[in-house]
Amino acid sequence: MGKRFGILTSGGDCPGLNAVIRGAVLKGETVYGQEFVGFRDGWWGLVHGEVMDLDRSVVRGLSHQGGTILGTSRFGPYQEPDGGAENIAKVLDRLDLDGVVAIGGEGTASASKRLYEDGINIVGVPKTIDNDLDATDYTFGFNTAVEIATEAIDRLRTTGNSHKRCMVLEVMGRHAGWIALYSGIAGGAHAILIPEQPESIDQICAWVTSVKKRGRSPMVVVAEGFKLPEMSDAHSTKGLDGFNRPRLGGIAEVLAPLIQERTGIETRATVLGHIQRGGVPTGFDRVLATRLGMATTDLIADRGWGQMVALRGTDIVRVGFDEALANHKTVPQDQYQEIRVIFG
Ligand SMILES: Nc1ncnc2c1ncn2[C@@H]1O[C@H](COP(=O)(O)OP(=O)(O)OP(=O)(O)O)[C@@H](O)[C@H]1O
Ligand SMILES: O=P(O)(O)OC[C@H]1O[C@](O)(CO)[C@@H](O)[C@@H]1O
Ligand SMILES: [Mg+2]
Repeated sequence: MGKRFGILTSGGDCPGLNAVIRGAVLKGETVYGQEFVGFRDGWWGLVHGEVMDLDRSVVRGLSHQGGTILGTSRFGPYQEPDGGAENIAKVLDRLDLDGVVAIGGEGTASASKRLYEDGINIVGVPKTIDNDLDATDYTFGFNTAVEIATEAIDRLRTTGNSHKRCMVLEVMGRHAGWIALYSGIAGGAHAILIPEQPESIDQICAWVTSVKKRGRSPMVVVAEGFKLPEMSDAHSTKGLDGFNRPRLGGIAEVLAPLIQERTGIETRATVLGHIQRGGVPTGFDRVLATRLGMATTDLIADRGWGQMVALRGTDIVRVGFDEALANHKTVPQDQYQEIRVIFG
C-alpha cells in the first residue's frame, strides 16, 4: 500500500495552516512511515505537478508561523486546459502519490468532493478565519482573527474616546458574521452588524445616539457582508476574485458618513482587511491545527477518502464531504438576539 501523499492549501490563507502541515508530517513520518510532498499554490500545484518535499527538517518550527509555506490560490482543479480528474490522476501516478490532503474552506471542500466522486483519493482539513464550516465546531484561524479584531476595537476605543467620535470597524465575513459577533462582544461594541441580519440606518443611528447621550463614544463593528435592508447585494467596488466572485470590503466607509450626517456625531471608519489573516496563530489555533494535522495521518492510513477531520466538542472526528457541506454555518438568529438586546 502506498505511503506517499501530497498536501495542498487552497483559498484564502489563515493562521494555523503551517501547524497542520507540521502536525501531519511529524506524526505521519513517526507513527506510520508516511512520506509527504507539498503542492505549490493550492490546486494549481496539483494540476501542474509542481511540488516541494516536506519532511521533518522542512516543517521544523512551523507551528507559530503565519501564512502557508506551500502558497495558496483560488485556482480551481477543473480549470482548463490542464485541470480535471483524469489529468490529476495522471499527475498523482507520475509523482507516485497515493492520495491528496486538501486544507481549505467550503470552496476547497466542494472541489475535493467533486474530485473524490471522480475517483481521486482525497481527504480534507477545514480552515477559514470566517468559521462558517458546519462540519466543525471551530475552524483554526478564527480565534486568531477574533483576537486581532478585538485588539483593534480596544485601540479604536481610546482614540474614539479622546475625540468623542463614533468609530466604525469593519471586519471580514462574507456570508457569516462570526468574527464581528465574537470580537464585538469581546470588545464591548455598542452595535454589531452581520450579514445574516439586516438593520436599518435609523436603528443603527438610534443605537449610536443613545450611546452618545450617556456621554460615551459609540463603537460599531460591521462585517464586510452586512447589508442595509435596501441593498440587494453586499457592498463591492473592487471587482472579482480569482473564482469570479465580487470582492467585498468598504461597507464601513458607506455607513460612517450616513451615521455622521444623521446623528451629527463625527464618525470615522476603519477597514481591518487582511491584517486579520496575517501573522502568528494564537495558542488555541496552534493546538487545533496541530491536532487536525495529526488526525489526518490516521485518516489517510485508514484510506478514509472522501472525509474531513473536524472538531466536535473537544474531540477530533471524521465527517464525510457530503455531510460537511450540507449546511453553511451562519450566526443563528437567537445567538444574535442574545447580544442585540444590549446594543446602544
Ligand atoms: N464547487 C466547486 N467545484 C470546483 N472547484 C471549486 C468549487 N468551489 C470552489 N472551487 C475552487 O476551489 C477554490 C477554493 O475555494 P474558495 O476560493 O471558495 O476558498 P475556500 O476554500 O472556501 O477558503 P476561504 O473561503 O476561507 O477563502 C476556488 O477558488 C475555486 O477555484
Ligand atoms: O484574500 P481575498 O481574495 O481578498 O479574500 C477575502 C475573503 O477571504 C476571506 O478572508 C476568507 O474566506 C473572507 O472573509 C474574505 O471575503
Ligand atoms: Mg470560501
